[in-house]
Amino acid sequence: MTVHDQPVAETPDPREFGLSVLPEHEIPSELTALVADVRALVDAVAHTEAGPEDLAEARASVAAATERISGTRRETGALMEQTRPDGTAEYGTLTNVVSGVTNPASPPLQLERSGDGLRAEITLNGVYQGPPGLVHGGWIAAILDQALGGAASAAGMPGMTANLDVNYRSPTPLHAPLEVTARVTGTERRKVFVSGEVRHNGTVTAEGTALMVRFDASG
Ligand SMILES: CCCCCCCCCCCCCCCC(=O)SCCNC(=O)CCNC(=O)[C@H](O)C(C)(C)COP(=O)(O)OP(=O)(O)OC[C@H]1O[C@@H](n2cnc3c(N)ncnc32)[C@H](O)[C@@H]1OP(=O)(O)O
Repeated sequence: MTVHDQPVAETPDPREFGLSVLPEHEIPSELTALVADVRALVDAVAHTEAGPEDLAEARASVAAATERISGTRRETGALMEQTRPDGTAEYGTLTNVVSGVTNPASPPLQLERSGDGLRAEITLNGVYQGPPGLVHGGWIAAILDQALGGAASAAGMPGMTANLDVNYRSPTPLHAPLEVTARVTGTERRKVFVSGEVRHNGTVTAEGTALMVRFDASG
């Protein structure tokens, strides 16, 4: 296995793989604001103790809003293009369930380059609950998968997760700041080895390793 010590490479242009790409600046600010409002709505619905009358009225309002915006739909699988501070392009799936900016189901996880990989800070609310007061283990795995895949992509080697191993070291609390880190640890042909952690107050609550298999540009 080759230890990955290359400088950060440019991510391949997804258009070369036949994928559609939307530049971030073309996403209306009204849409990102609506996404934030819907996240708040989901949390409110999950925890409300409102009475039947208020619930019925809220339901009618939600149905009207859904009707209002359902006329046209963006293509599933569209990617968003962001420009990094150094001028290079970065891509992510627009409706990715972990980090998609237009997906209200995403927390969202916003990864940034840091040191030898990626880093994010995130606080998860009760929508992501598993055991009482704690983050669902499946969501922890999803967050690690995204961070690990993102690290491979940020190193110029986007691909698919072939294998993901997660060890849960201590309970991950809701409503508390978490730090997520990930990096590439090695490469072998199309295989990209990655590792990452979730921390609360500096203590590792979960750690993961994954094998990403790079997209085959040869078709
Ligand atoms: C272009 C720009 C796009 C930009 C985009 C940006 C996105 C930037 C953010 C991304 C962040 C996403 C983070 C979420 C990532 C997901 O959630 S991905 C979704 C979950 N994963 C899947 O659905 C994958 C399903 N599996 C597959 O499609 C195929 O099995 C795979 C993984 C693509 C591999 O198939 P393949 O391409 O035919 O490769 P194959 O020749 O079989 O294997 C290649 C090598 O890997 C090894 N291998 C394959 N599978 C395994 C395994 N399970 N265990 C061990 N070794 C394995 C093989 O033995 C072989 O090794 P070597 O012979 O080289 O030693």
